[in-house]
Amino acid sequence: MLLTVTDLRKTYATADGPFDVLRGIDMTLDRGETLALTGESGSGKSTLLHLIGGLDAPDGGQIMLDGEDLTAMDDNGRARMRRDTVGVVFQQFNLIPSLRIADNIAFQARLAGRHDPAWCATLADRMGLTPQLRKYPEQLSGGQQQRVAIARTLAPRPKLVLADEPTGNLDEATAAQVLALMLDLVADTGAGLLMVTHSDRLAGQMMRRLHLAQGQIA
Ligand SMILES: Nc1ncnc2c1ncn2[C@@H]1O[C@H](COP(=O)(O)OP(=O)(O)OP(=O)(O)O)[C@@H](O)[C@H]1O
Repeated sequence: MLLTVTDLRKTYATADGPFDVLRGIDMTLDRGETLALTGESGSGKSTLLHLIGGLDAPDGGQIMLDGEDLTAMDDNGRARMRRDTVGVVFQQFNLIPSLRIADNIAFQARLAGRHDPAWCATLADRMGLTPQLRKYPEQLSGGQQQRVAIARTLAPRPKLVLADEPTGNLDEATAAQVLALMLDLVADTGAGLLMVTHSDRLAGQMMRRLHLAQGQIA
């Protein structure tokens, strides 16, 4: 199993006292599997994604990722997992404005020491970005920018791809197109994909679906 989450708990301190946002989450994700995570606004979807991505630490429970216990790691260990195992796509494209598209796509793979020019060229081609490679992010449309962000995430070949409303800033037709491209490429790499979405239609394109409510998987 690529990912096994067991009895995961997270509590935030708020002005009104402690708030238990995740109250014992159990879930699994296999290699090559795609999973949609749905739930009302504020149900904890982003929190769960951040914990699995090693961006934050839980207050209880365990996350086993690619055979390693993420929850037993310190900040350095989690940073290593973010670099070597996980790729994240956010709703905001977060491209680097001063870098050309080709260098944005290669950025994380270079940081991870896994830059593969042929794979980057394939990603650009499959994402329809080859004519844009010498341009800068501001010269691209929103849909094109998100395709760059997805290519950048896939360039180091992460085993687990986490996506937080990756098409939330795009119109419906563009969102469907971008998601289809992402699903195709993820399938090719054999990675597991966990995607947060508000859209029942987009969730329907994934192999499985989990719904988060009251801090638990419903
Ligand atoms: N750092 C924090 N400190 C305190 N409360 C927080 C913090 N981060 C999130 N929360 C609260 O935890 C709850 C879950 O937030 P989270 O962003 O995980 O929800 P979500 O399901 O992703 O929501 P959305 O669909 O609106 O993005 C919300 O009530 C939010 O206000």
